[in-house]
Amino acid sequence: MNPTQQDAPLLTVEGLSKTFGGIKAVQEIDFQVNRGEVFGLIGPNGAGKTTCFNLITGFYTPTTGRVTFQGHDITGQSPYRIARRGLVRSFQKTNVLKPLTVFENVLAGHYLSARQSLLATFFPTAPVRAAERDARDNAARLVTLLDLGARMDTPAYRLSCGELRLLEVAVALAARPTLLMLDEPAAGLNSQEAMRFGGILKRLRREQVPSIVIVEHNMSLVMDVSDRVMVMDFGRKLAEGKPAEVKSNPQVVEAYLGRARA
Ligand SMILES: Nc1ncnc2c1ncn2[C@@H]1O[C@H](COP(=O)(O)OP(=O)(O)OP(=O)(O)O)[C@@H](O)[C@H]1O
Repeated sequence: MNPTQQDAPLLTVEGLSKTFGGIKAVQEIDFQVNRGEVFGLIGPNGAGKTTCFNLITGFYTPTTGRVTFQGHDITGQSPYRIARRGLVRSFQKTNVLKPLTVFENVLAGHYLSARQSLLATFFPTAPVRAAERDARDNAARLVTLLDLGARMDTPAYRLSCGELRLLEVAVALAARPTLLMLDEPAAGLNSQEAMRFGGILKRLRREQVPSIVIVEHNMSLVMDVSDRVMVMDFGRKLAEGKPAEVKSNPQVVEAYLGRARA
């Protein structure tokens, strides 16, 4: 990577809109995520966060607008192609196979980044065997990094809600993302578990994936882990800036408190 590419934003979203029938779920959204940045996306219920997330990761096709990742226009590409480029999302629950152990789930997550023919699966060559060893080592490392070491051989159906949230992130990390997109990773956690999750996110950022987009309802978690935050309301961008700036923005306060009063 040359120095210009290094400085260019990792993700650029321009004029992104999505209409469902008559509902303008996302309207003319622009933002950028830089390399090495944790970017939080927040907003009241129905603000358009999930739609925005799904547009970026290829699960919805935008009505208008453009998404550029590492200099490539990825607008409208399939989620699979986008993930292969290094933009990988977590899923709530759906990426975890309940009967498999924690280790097996994370190992399965590696196959997104592996290109292996059927022939190679049954008659593995030395490089294929080396790749498999590497995947197993990496899976064990990720399980430990996510503080699930003691649950390595536990079937996923026996995990607590907090442990499941961590496993969902570990499975996403197995695909070796350049940019990790987290969809409400603290959903269902109590405040103590969410704080612990925040600590693990900071460790991930230092040791595994420096660039993260996080969509989350838990305001204290987002404010604690993010470098910059964008607030959405009624499908539009309401504010963007450092957590402290956003927190004291009167429009943001009104969007949250006004809705709570209504
Ligand atoms: N598939 C869909 N079909 C029709 N309308 C949709 C669809 N998905 C979202 N919407 C509508 O678009 C708007 C934005 O929804 P979205 O789920 O993106 O908001 P959100 O900020 O993620 O909300 P929450 O915090 O409650 O998850 C809402 O009015 C919602 O009802």
